[in-house]
Amino acid sequence: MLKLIASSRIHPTVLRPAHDSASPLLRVLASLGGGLSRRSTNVGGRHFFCSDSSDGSDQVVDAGVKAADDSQSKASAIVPTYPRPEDYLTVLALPLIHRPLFPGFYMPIYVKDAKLLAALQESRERQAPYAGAFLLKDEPEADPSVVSSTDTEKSVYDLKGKELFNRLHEVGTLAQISSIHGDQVILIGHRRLRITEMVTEDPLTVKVDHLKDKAYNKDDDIIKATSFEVISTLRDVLKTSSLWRDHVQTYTKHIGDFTYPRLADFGAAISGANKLQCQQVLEELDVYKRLKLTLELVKKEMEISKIQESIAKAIEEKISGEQRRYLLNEQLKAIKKELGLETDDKTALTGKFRERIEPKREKCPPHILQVIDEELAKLQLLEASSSEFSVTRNYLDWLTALPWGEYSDENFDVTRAQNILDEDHYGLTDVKERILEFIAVGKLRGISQGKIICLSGPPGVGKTSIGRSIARALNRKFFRFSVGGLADVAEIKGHRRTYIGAMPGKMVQCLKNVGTANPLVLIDEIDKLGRGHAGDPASALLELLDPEQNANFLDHYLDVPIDLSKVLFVCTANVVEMIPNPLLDRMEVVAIAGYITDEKMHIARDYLEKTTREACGIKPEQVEVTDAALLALIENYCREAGVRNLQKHIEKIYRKIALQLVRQGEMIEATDSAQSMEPTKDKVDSDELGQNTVRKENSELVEGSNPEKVGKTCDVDKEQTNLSSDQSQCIEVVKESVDGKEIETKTIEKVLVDKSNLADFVGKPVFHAERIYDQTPVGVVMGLAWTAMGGSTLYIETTIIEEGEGKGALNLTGQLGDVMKESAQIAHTVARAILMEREPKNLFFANSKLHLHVPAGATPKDGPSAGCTMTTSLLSLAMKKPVKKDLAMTGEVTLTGKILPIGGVKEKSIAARRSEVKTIIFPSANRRDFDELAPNVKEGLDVHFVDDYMQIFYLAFGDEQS
Ligand SMILES: Nc1ncnc2c1ncn2[C@@H]1O[C@H](COP(=O)(O)OP(=O)(O)OP(=O)(O)O)[C@@H](O)[C@H]1O
Repeated sequence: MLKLIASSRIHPTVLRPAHDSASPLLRVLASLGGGLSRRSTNVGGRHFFCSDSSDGSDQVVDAGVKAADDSQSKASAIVPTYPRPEDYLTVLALPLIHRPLFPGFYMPIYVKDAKLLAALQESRERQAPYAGAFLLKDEPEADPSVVSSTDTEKSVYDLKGKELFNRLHEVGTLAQISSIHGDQVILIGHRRLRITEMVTEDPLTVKVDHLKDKAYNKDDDIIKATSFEVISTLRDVLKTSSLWRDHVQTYTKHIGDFTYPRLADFGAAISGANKLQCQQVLEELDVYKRLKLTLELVKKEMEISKIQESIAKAIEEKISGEQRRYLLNEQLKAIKKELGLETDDKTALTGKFRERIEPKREKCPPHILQVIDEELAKLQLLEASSSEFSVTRNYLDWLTALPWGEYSDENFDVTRAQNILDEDHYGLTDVKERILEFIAVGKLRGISQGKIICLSGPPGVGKTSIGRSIARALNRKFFRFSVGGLADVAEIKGHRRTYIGAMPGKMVQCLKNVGTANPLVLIDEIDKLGRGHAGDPASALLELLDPEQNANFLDHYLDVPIDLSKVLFVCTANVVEMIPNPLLDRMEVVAIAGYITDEKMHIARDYLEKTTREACGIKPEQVEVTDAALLALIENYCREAGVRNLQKHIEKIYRKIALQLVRQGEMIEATDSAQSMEPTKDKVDSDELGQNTVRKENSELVEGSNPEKVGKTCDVDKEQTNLSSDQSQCIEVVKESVDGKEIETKTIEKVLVDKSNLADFVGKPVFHAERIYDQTPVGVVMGLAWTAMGGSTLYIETTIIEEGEGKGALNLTGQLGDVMKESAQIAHTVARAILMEREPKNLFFANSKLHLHVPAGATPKDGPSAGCTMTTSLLSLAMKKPVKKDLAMTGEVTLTGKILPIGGVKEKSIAARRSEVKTIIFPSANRRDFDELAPNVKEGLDVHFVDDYMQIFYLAFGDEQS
């Protein structure tokens, strides 16, 4: 059985040709090599080198073997001879797996077949050390570019006899057996052979023809040019590839004759071409064609070497950059450590936490200190990369960052506090009074205890903003969080530490944020608290707000009790009824009802206008909004209880004014520069408040330096400013002399906003009057209602659908709630009873099908307070008598006609005044509420307090008996 293992690559050998004549080709290549007498090559991981021998022939020695077995290698090396063809017509066939053997090159192979090895030994001993080396064909359908695995290689060694014969390429090389070390045989290629027939099967011997290159003309230009191109390409490759340089230097050092066919073989042999391409070169006997084939291969090699170079460069750059950074980092660390600037991560972290807690140690409760110390000790024991480490680190971070025992110095100066509160808000006397009481108590006790104040009222009445002012007045830090829609208890009480991404609750975040343990916390929209999908947020708030419990508030994340008793909680709500009862029970509700026109005028003038003007960068003297304009704005555009909408409108006006001022400035600048293209220089100054001044500097000298007012021009460009012509803006022209130069200054003096041009700034009034009847007709009565947006007037309308005996019924529409529907039924009964009593013959209610409607139909309404209004409306229809003009009423009516108290007296009074109602009827029980109202709210109202419906009857229908 034939067993061969071939080495991976062919190596240039050092055969000295018989006819030695230095060719020009060789000189070119030799110029590239160094003056090395002994060079090593490193191909396929093994070193081979060549050395001159004294007798003019060369020896090829495997360096690896040489080191181990020098004496043996010398003994077995033989002097190459130049075999005559007739002596080798039959040769042993050696299959080559990876590449063919080129003449002039050597190749080590491994022979695993003992029989073949013996035959080779024997032929060496016979002084006929030659065999035929033939490349093995691939399996049919195998891809030559795919490297075969070891398994398939093994199956190749099993080939023998005919099978092996059929797999050999026909053309091969006569190979001299240079040396045999164990199973390693070194072959040196000589001339080309072609197999003609098989002689013996084991070991395989074949008959061969010795091939000669076709004759060629040495001076043929094309051959010359091709070979020069091969050489030039080789030179280029050599410049970039040190591997190739070694090949060439070795080769050129030892080979004198560098003929064209030898050049072609050389190029192909050292290229990285695959075995079939090399075999093609080997089989080609036409020298020109062989050169062309080689040229293709070396050109390709050139491209590969370019790519190799760029890859090597990129990788080298990357590696060197990374290494540099790594080295620098390591050096930095070492330096820092040496200087004591940085210890390892854990120690640094522990140090940081200790440093943080140290100043607080005195004031910090002992149980907290104990937890911190335990956690710090634990941190030291944990592996820095473990998840528990990061949990502990985050925990310590929170624990040490909280303001344990840190309080801001409270202000107990009542006058100062009052000034601050008045500075920020107009009115709101109840709230301000409550805060001043709180301060007074704090002053007398020496400490202030946290309390819960709930500010309730319609949107935009200043609940949130007064919260901020209170904090300022008390000299406490302010923190606001909204609980509107909050459904997760963890938001308040935090997550348990063990969860990934666990966070403490809002209160702990607040303390960390403000850095003091006695801030003012504003809990906004408490009436809109969510239902809760994980626990009940209302109960969690209870623990937070209850003065009994919050001294030991337990956050799930921190897991240590925190004292929140010094925190002042202020809650805001639109509808107090929506606040869960247990929560409401712990609060002190201060209602803010909304503002009447007077109050709004003050707020607009003294607060909103001022802040908006500053925010828009406009100077006070640049604008004037008249009282009439402001009044029109409030009455026609912003009639709701709060002032947020009013604020928006004022902002709108000031934004428009700002635009107008800027445009005017640009316009003046453009006109002036057009007027004076001559030696004058215009300059537009725009100061930080947006006043535009255009200066014109004349080169003429004018005596005196007093500013001289030249004149005022009223100048409005409708298109430029986008405003109507009745807007008045004055442009003032002032001339003054500075440094002998006359400077002309034009200033836009003032933008005037009056009732007449208000629509230019804020558009047409969007508010439709609540009052839809000037004089209410029969069956229609005005009632008063309370909504979350403040008070409002509403009408109760009744009409008759059909009449007929026993047809008495009542239809209700207007999105009425259950209570209101019941209230309507009661009103129907009461009205019927009253009519029956007053006009026993009148069977109106018994025989009429009635329809009661409460506009507007799209607004849901509920509550019992319209009871008396409904009764009056039904009676008006029954008696065909309209009620008195400008009358409004509110009050719950019982079946016996008693009038029960209602809520929202202030809102309802304000709404009545807004609708220009003159007479109001309130339940007697609400007299106290009304009396407490500010005089400006009560002003101009004729109020009647009643406790029985009949009193209303007489007031409404003006019966003499009243
Ligand atoms: N009495 C007042 N004096 C001066 N400014 C006021 C007054 N009342 C309200 N404002 C201003 O009105 C604006 C709206 O107030 P804020 O946001 O506090 O209303 P709110 O009652 O909290 O409304 P919501 O219920 O919608 O939260 C603020 O800019 C505030 O300064």
